[in-house]
Amino acid sequence: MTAPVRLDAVRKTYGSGAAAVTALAGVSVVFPAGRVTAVMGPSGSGKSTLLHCAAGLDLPTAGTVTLVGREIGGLNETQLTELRRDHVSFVFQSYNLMPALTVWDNTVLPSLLAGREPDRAWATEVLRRVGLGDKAGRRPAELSGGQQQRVAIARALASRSVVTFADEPTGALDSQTALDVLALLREVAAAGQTVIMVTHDPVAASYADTVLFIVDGQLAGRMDAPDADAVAARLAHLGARARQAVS
Ligand SMILES: Nc1ncnc2c1ncn2[C@@H]1O[C@H](COP(=O)(O)OP(=O)(O)OP(=O)(O)O)[C@@H](O)[C@H]1O
Repeated sequence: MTAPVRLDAVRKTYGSGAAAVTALAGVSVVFPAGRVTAVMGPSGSGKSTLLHCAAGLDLPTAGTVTLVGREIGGLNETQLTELRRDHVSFVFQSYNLMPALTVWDNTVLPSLLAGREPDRAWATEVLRRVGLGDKAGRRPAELSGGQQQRVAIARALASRSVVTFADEPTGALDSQTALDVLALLREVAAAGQTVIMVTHDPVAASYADTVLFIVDGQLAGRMDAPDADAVAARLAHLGARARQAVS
């Protein structure tokens, strides 16, 4: 089976001339179906850029991204929008909830936009699992930051998209809620979805099947079946290496 997300020699440069910043310096990686992959690395190492390029939200300067079997460089804007709408979900750092809609309507919106009948039983279950079972009628402004983050997670998972991209999905959550969310991410992956998340938290990363480490826009290693202590140790080592390189 082809992997739902694949990057080949992806480079991303912002700006040009003397001001150019190389955020990704030739990344090749395959994200297999049914797995949670965590992307970790020092601040500014290119994690969010990797996520945005892999998700087709940003186009690479060079190299190719294949998303759900389509090479995105060959798609026009409408095709790319449809590909994302039908197969991809996102949890961003800014939660991008629709302020006028209730928690429930936000949660089922991606399915409606994709022209699918929402799976109401699953949406109800997801909201319950993220601890918002009693908040379905609220609007985002009536929720705390962590609750809004959980709506964004419920919205991403309710549509059972092929791939879910998440940027710090547990950043605003208390540790118990974070663990509940991570367990849910594992569960949807076990059911066949692909989850790719950026995190700074070794405990969150330990819930992934694989951790990819990125330094200076390049892959700097991977760890399968990670445990939190080993991830923290590897990160400390990579951070020290990155600091040495700039001093
Ligand atoms: N739109 C942009 N214009 C110019 N430079 C950018 C832009 N976005 C990112 N960069 C630069 O690209 C590099 C990688 O940024 P990116 O946000 O991908 O890193 P990150 O690993 O996600 O960082 P953090 O952990 O701090 O969120 C950084 O040097 C950043 O300053």
